[in-house]
Amino acid sequence: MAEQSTQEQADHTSTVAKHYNELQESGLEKRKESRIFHLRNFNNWMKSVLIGETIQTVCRQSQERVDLSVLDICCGKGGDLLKWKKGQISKIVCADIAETSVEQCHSRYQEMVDRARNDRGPNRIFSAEFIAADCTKKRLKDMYKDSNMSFDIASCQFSFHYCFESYPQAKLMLQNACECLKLGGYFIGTTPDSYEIVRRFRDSPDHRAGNDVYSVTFCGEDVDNIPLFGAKYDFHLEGVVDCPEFLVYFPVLEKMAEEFGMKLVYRKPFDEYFAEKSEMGEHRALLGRMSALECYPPPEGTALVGNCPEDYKDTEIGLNKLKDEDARPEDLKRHRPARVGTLSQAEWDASTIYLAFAFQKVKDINTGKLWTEPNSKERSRKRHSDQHTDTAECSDKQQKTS
Ligand SMILES: C[S@@+](CC[C@H](N)C(=O)[O-])C[C@H]1O[C@@H](n2cnc3c(N)ncnc32)[C@H](O)[C@@H]1O
Repeated sequence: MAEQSTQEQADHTSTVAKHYNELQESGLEKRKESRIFHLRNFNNWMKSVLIGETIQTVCRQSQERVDLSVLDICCGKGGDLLKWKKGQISKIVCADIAETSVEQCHSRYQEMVDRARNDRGPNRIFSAEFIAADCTKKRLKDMYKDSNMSFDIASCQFSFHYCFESYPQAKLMLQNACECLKLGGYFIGTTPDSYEIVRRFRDSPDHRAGNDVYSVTFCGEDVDNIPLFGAKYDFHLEGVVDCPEFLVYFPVLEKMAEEFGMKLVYRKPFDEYFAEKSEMGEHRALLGRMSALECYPPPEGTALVGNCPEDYKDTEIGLNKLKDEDARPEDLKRHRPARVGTLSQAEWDASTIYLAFAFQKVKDINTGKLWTEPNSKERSRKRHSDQHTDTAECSDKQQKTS
């Protein structure tokens, strides 16, 4: 692959920063009218589950009282702040290249602090710091207020792919995400699945895939000979994203992450992740609360967001299967439900180009120390003693969750 000039590279990062800086934040009413209202909620649900489960995992494996610290790399306008609040973290550092987004993230945080102050109940809010920087070109550790800062979780949502523009950028981004993680800590994220995107490119004569909500267009010349870095494609998502992005070849990411002491825990395409998590009661309930799925058939007086019957063909097939003669006996016990939650096919196709991943820090590369899972006996002893010391906090916690 031909080397990219520094000028060309600078142009890509500034194009991305400019795009996100200029992106207007629309109010809830406007968002409700959007063709991708449910898709955005669905993607948000994916993040909520990923973030919530990671927090639970860190709490479970911790032997100390947990004061969780988080790095939100490419935080955007702070769309995940509430998720972190729900997880009762203690500290967050938010970083993003787009200055305007960082300012909006800061204001959003300030509003949360003000609201918490006005709340009557004890409603602890985490402390926060904000950094406007290109996380692929600047070392974040040099910018933290406390240079010894360490994190339990680093999170990079819908953004990691920007760093695969070049090897040095990918390396620095990974260093930023991983070098200050505590041993046993996690680096989690959501990013486009290069296998899925390339499959879609190869299935199309003009190396372009998409529908009325999204499109991906390959910018290279040879779809059968894709470079490991700088494999650019243009991504468009209805009113939200219109930027150059880069394919992340996961085996390379895995190898590079090893150099920072990280081990892949899982890498799951969104369809697989959804199938697994939506079966779990608490996550299922959240799907409803977040309006992550559309009601099908639509309630009276409302219209479906999809533009054509094809958008709901699979939903119809699924519904009809339940009353089919060939249906399994256990399915026949149920009859065709009056209404189900679904996504239009176009939104589903847009969402399923993504995957969720989690890496764990299993080695401190400076000291060589390895992570060992605390054994269950130690954990239960710790939990037992916490139950005694936490009695005073119990009523406080119950208020927050009710
Ligand atoms: C799709 S948005 C996701 C924002 C947020 N993580 C979320 O899930 O809502 C992508 C974000 O990545 C940020 N970004 C892109 N390239 C970056 C870079 N090199 N350094 C830091 N942030 C970057 C953009 O400014 C934008 O806020």
